[in-house]
Amino acid sequence: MARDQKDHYYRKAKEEGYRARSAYKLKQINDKFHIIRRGSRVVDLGAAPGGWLQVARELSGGIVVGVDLERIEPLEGIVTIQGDITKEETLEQIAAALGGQADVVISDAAPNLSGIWDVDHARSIDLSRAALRIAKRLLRPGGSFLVKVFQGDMFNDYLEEVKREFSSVHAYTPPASRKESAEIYVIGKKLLSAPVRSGEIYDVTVDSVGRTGDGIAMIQGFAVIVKNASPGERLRIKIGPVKQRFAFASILERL
Ligand SMILES: C[S@@+](CC[C@H](N)C(=O)[O-])C[C@H]1O[C@@H](n2cnc3c(N)ncnc32)[C@H](O)[C@@H]1O
Repeated sequence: MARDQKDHYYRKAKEEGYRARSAYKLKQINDKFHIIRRGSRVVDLGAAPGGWLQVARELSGGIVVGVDLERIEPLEGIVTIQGDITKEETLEQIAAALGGQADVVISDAAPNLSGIWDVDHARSIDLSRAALRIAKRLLRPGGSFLVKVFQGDMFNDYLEEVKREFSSVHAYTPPASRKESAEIYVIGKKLLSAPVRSGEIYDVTVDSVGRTGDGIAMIQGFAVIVKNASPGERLRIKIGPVKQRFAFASILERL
């Protein structure tokens, strides 16, 4: 056994009956960001051997579905699926097991490491994108997402992709991550159900004035707050920060 496997968290996991030391990463992330709550329906991607599943079940007490390429030894109260998270058929299997929408999608999926930084980073980004795709399809509006990513030059683009879908996004390395590890966890809270996304451009007519004196344009029934705009004005706007119930936009051009 490698020496570094016998660290503090490794021994603690053995003592406390967790299948993997990574259990403590999920505990620490959840202590800080409170993504899994009592009753949450949780999907865990790349879940073998099952440390995160044990913690997710303790925290939620509700439906927990675990997916991995490898077989996961049965755990009480947890549905396990052997499948590839990059495949559509696996998503369908997870949806059937859930029988509804998920409150939280978590992914600790990691490729087999080749030792070549760029290759491992690219494979990790592929898995993180697959996890985001699944989260977008299975989460209820307002649901939360947690995903592991190996750092590298595609990380910032990936972070932007997550930011487009969630109202608040953080990147965090828990104390239980090994010092030498390139991993970082991205936490997305409050999946957006808005019909607009940050950076999009629209031509709109300002409908009304909000309480703060800014103009309000409606896009597919969704309120977009436009600074320095007056009712009746026809504008080309660029969407800025998007929240659950409204978005902000700036004026590009008066039409
Ligand atoms: C670090 S381990 C997960 C540890 C787990 N969170 C725990 O606490 O026990 C990463 C897992 O991702 C899985 N994995 C990698 N690629 C996958 C894929 N395409 N589909 C499903 N699982 C995958 C691996 O088989 C591996 O079990």
